[in-house]
Amino acid sequence: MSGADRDAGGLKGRRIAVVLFNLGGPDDQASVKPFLFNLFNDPAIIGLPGLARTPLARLISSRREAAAQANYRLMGGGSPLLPETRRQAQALEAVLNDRLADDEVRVFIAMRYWHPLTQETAADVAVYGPDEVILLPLYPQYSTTTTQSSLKEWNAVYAGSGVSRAVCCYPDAPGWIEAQADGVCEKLDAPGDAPVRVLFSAHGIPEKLVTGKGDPYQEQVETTVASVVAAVEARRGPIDHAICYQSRVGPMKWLGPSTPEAIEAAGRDGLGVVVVPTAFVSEHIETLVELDIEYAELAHEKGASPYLRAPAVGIGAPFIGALADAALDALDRTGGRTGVAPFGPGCKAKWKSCPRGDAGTCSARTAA
Ligand SMILES: C=CC1=C(C)c2cc3[nH]c(cc4nc(cc5[nH]c(cc1n2)c(C)c5CCC(=O)O)C(CCC(=O)O)=C4C)c(C)c3C=C
Ligand SMILES: [Fe+2]
Ligand SMILES: [Fe+2]
Repeated sequence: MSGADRDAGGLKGRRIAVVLFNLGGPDDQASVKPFLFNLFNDPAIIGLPGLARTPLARLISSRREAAAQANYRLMGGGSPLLPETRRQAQALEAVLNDRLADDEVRVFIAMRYWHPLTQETAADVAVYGPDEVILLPLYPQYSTTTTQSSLKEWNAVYAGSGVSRAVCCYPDAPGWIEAQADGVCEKLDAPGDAPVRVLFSAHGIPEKLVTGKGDPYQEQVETTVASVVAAVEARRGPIDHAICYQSRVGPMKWLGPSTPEAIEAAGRDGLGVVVVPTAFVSEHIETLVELDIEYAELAHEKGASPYLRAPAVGIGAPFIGALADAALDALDRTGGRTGVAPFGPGCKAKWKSCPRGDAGTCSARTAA
């Protein structure tokens, strides 16, 4: 049934599907290895032809399995990413149905490497029969390894109805920045007067993706951090801060400095740290294990005390508001005021780095 048919029947106007994209995580111990295989078999992660990549992905997933399982056991056996994302989807659906009272909005979740996989969600969205589809990555900063990989996969598998529009990124969207600034200030206000450095810790990527392939991720991480620092400093004056990159995998050179290096430097400088997850929007293995356990131990060893960690933005109102603004922006309802970066033809006007070759996947309209 089209939007016009529904109007004639006195029902709500358009049917809008919003698809949230994230990486996915294993839900139990048995799914750790196939999840890792899917991740390392993605050409956006290992840029080799399939004949070389697939056996390598099998090898790496076998080798990493036991250590990764042990880390997931620290969180009860599997990843909390899907339940966290479901809470965000519910909160966003409520806000959007409120703000688009004449339309019907349903929010779906498409994960890249574990269930609900993009292909499964694409089939669900097709059954829903939307008039419009908003593709909304839960990655504030665009990277070829995350956003582009997810959007490419979606474009390859979605065969349903509706005009699709993709949000490329929202590195400095006001609600996203406010949510992080709130988290930083909450930790800076914690009792105690030991001097601290605020470490903005983003998931790393190989450096050559930025220098050789024009991946805009680093520039957008720097944009996020500059905006959060400005917001925090407006509230409480100058702060000592630095950007660093966590979760390095494999032998290649990744963006630096690494978060362990930055923690060690703070210890040497006689400072404690407030670590802020600046590219993750929910809690999962990289925050609950890597930041809260592994790096907390390192900070203790290196004398970076206190070690404080700002929460991920989760379902806080400012962040869910930022997602709603981004979706409305994609629907052309706000006149482009929300900080959604103009990829495609407008990209060069705002950003130094634009993804080369495949920028089309990130323009406002993808497919009819
Ligand atoms: C901004 C977000 C992310 C970027 C960029 C990213 C790049 C990237 N990741 C790997 C390898 C792994 N990532 C893993 C977990 C993981 N990664 C992200 C986000 C980004 N990854 C999230 C949200 C998660 C958590 C999933 C969960 O289960 O809770 C893992 C698995 C865990 C582990 O073994 O450490 C791997 C492996 C690469 C190689 C890469 C860029 C090239
Ligand atoms: Fe990752
Ligand atoms: Fe990790």
